[in-house]
Amino acid sequence: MITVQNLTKRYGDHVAVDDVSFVCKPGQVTGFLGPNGAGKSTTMRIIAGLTPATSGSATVGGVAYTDIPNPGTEVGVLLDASAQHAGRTGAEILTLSALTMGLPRRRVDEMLDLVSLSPKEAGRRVRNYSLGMRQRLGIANALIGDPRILILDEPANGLDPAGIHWMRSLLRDYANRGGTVLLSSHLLHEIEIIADEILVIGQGRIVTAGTKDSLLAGAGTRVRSLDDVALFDALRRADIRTQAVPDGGFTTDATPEEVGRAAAAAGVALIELRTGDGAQLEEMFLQLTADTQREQPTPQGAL
Ligand SMILES: Nc1ncnc2c1ncn2[C@@H]1O[C@H](COP(=O)(O)OP(=O)(O)OP(=O)(O)O)[C@@H](O)[C@H]1O
Repeated sequence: MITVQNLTKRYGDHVAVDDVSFVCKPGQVTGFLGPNGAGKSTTMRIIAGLTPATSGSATVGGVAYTDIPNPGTEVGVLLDASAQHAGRTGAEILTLSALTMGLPRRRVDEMLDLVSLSPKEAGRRVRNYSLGMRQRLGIANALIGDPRILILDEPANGLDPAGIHWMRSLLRDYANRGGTVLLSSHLLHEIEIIADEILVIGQGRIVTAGTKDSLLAGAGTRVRSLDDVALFDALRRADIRTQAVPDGGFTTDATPEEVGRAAAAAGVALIELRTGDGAQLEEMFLQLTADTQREQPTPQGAL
């Protein structure tokens, strides 16, 4: 369990983390989503004992990270995959971690195997690693002590689609065995693929939090029929507001059940009825964090 309570971090006048509170539960992957500069890394660095908080508290497994005697065996941390010593090989980095934590050497080979780094790659210096290989090595390093809690800052950065799929399976399996995962990203679709719970942060504040399913439910319903004119009428009669979608059909704020019932009552045959897609969630994410975006979208027609 990770518990963050009223955490605030100020750098001079700038409030990087502003009264943030949340809990990450065992058995769940919690996605920490926010645009650049929102405060994700700062929050994670405070949890991992690398940056002191201005006020508030953060505990892992009930204690402050810095009070854990052999922290790598309790909490696995990957904050910056490129922060590894570039002159060391992947195998050397893992061996040093194993020695520091008092682990048997065989853990090194087990971890290399787990993250699919071949013996040849493990023998190469990290300066010659791709970003995806560094992330794999970082994940191996975070997991080597067999911790119950994982804190990963942008771990999908640099991974190809197959790598993201691999990481998702790895974290799913880890959470299913009772592990707690906090993972950050500035990309909604990565969080959507991997997380059970989502925390959205903007300008240092948590702007929304909940299960992925509940946030997706807030994304409305996508519906399409063989006769969209009849469908539009049916939905209007049921007081369901619609928005036309360019490739046919509508999105609505109502639930799929309400939309399905309205269509059935009017005898309209549907060819698509589902919870709103990522595009709507993306829109919600952009709206929720609009004040914190550096690049405001230019209104159409404006120069
Ligand atoms: N050591 C520091 N000194 C001054 N300001 C800092 C420091 N570290 C972070 N900040 C500021 O705090 C804010 C939050 O930064 P943080 O790195 O936590 O954001 P983030 O959500 O992780 O962003 P990104 O997705 O770009 O990594 C930013 O405005 C950043 O400039």
